Amino acid sequence: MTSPPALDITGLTVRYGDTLAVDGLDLTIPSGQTVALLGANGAGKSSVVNAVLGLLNPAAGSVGILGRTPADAVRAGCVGAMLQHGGLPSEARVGEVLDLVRRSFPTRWPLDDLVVTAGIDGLLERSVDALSGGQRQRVLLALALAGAPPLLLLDEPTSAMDVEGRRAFWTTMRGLADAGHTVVFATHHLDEADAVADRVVVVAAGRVVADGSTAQVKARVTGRTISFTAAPDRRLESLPAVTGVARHGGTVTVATTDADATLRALLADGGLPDLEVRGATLEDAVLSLISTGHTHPIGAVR
Ligand SMILES: Nc1ncnc2c1ncn2[C@@H]1O[C@H](COP(=O)(O)OP(=O)(O)OP(=O)(O)O)[C@@H](O)[C@H]1O
Repeated sequence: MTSPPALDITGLTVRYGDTLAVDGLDLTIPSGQTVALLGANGAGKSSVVNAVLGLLNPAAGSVGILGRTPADAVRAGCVGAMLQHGGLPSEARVGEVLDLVRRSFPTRWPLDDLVVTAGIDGLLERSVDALSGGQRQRVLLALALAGAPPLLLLDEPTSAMDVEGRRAFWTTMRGLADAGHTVVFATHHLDEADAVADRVVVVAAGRVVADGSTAQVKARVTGRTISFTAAPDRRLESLPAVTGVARHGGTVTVATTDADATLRALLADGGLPDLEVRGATLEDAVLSLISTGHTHPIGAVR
């Protein structure tokens, strides 16, 4: 018998009054994948995460976590979460909160290892009210891991972390993924998604508009960008294959569907100091997918 997927979402629909936040979303994530949920503000990512955790009642659809209902899965410690507005009780010490949460789970992550994994060494005696934003997020990670959950749901987990903290956080996540945990995270840091996720799911208006490896999603955008230094009055918009022009200070970035044709015209038209040509980044791809409102998934990694 095959084991059930880590996460199985079918026809999920979430409404807040008249607002349709999630619109019949389907998503199946096998165990062991690291999946980034991407999308603009208000796309529905947090609503999906909250529905998966059983924190809101969907208008329609179903959620299965390792074959269990959300409530069952949370009770059994199958899922750990870091939420965007995750709170900590005030006037308590970090160690006390961690101890309390660990004791509520049937399986507990060994404390010494948990402290190292979450990077909260030296914080256990600290009052939760005296934590910096990044330290608070690391404590929330420790709480999410306390029950040694096979599935981790992270909603913008690094939003308050500095560059070093983010790097350490994702190194930890990669280690957890290598150890067989399923990691699903929502983020606006597309560089993180590109570096960490083996699958990205782009959500727009409560639907999946792209689902695949980062390479597959990037390949969806065929264009390139050409950057160079140019005088502000140089006319570029009407050159062959140009789809957009952005100016920052003296640097111009031209988006093109045919870099050769655009470059030939640019060279005939004048010099190209500080020339740089690059392929689409994940950010270009996601922006393009969101702005064009594609409605068909572009191929899934299963
Ligand atoms: N509690 C709520 N009451 C009413 N509307 C809500 C509520 N929560 C979310 N919404 C609306 O539902 C839609 C989806 O919001 P959601 O927070 O799920 O998006 P998101 O992709 O997580 O956005 P962000 O990236 O800004 O966190 C938005 O239109 C939002 O305004």
